[in-house]
Amino acid sequence: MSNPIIKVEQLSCRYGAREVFAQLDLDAAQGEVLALLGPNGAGKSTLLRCLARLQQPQLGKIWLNNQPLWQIKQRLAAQQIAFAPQNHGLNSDLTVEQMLLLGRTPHRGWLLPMSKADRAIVEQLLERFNLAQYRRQSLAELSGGEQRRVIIARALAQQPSILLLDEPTAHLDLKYQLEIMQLVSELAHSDGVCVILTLHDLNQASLCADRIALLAHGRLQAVGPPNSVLRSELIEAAYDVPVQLIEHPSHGLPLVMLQPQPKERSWLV
Ligand SMILES: Nc1ncnc2c1ncn2[C@@H]1O[C@H](COP(=O)(O)OP(=O)(O)OP(=O)(O)O)[C@@H](O)[C@H]1O
Repeated sequence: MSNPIIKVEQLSCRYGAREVFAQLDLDAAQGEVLALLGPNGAGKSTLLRCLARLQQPQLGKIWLNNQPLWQIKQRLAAQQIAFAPQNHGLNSDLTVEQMLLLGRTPHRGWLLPMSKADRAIVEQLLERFNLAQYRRQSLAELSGGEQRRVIIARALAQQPSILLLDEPTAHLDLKYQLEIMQLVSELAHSDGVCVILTLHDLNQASLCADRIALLAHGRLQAVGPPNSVLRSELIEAAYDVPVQLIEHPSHGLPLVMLQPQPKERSWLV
């Protein structure tokens, strides 16, 4: 890629003696949606945490705008990179509104009062994510889907150039899944944000990602547009399940169907 905003070179991560992945090379550009796919435990969240500067890799380098990520001041990095984890602060007593205001911290410092602009950004996000009615409720009082929307909205309150989303569609009903996919596309393609997200639904990745990176067995198996990565031999090797690929009837994009074998199909008869 000619001008990536973020780039990893020969990244390796381990927990104790257990290697999660190694020799990983990957980059992403502004205005791009990059989906990280791979089976449970492949290291997708670990990679996002490295990109979010929450976890230092054992080997390799991460570059943000051609600067080593770990040499950038934390606040400056936080102004550029926002991370929406899978289940952050769900037991928090903070209200929804307070959570979103926290997202403004990198832009104003801990001790400065909220500006009108900060409040306006939070109000917009409360409306955009249909959360205004919950503004004075704590996160613990919300449903799984409502919590996901708060976590994503908080990341957006940071107005980042790079948005890292860990399973943003988990726990969401179909309507909100589609909204998140549309939001991701709009953020990348209209606002120029680089969106890197992990997904378990391969078909969502096909529909919303410009490129897909498939992580499995400790290595990056493939990177490229959906039709070059969502191929049956790659998916079967990564997930160890039989699949069949079909074409989306209106978009022509690949869709992955499970292909149960006869002994696995007893629940279908
Ligand atoms: N803090 C930790 N300490 C020890 N091992 C960890 C830790 N966090 C993750 N792991 C292990 O590292 C591996 C990769 O975990 P990670 O959460 O990055 O995978 P993932 O691809 O996001 O998985 P999933 O799809 O299930 O969310 C797993 O085997 C996991 O058990």
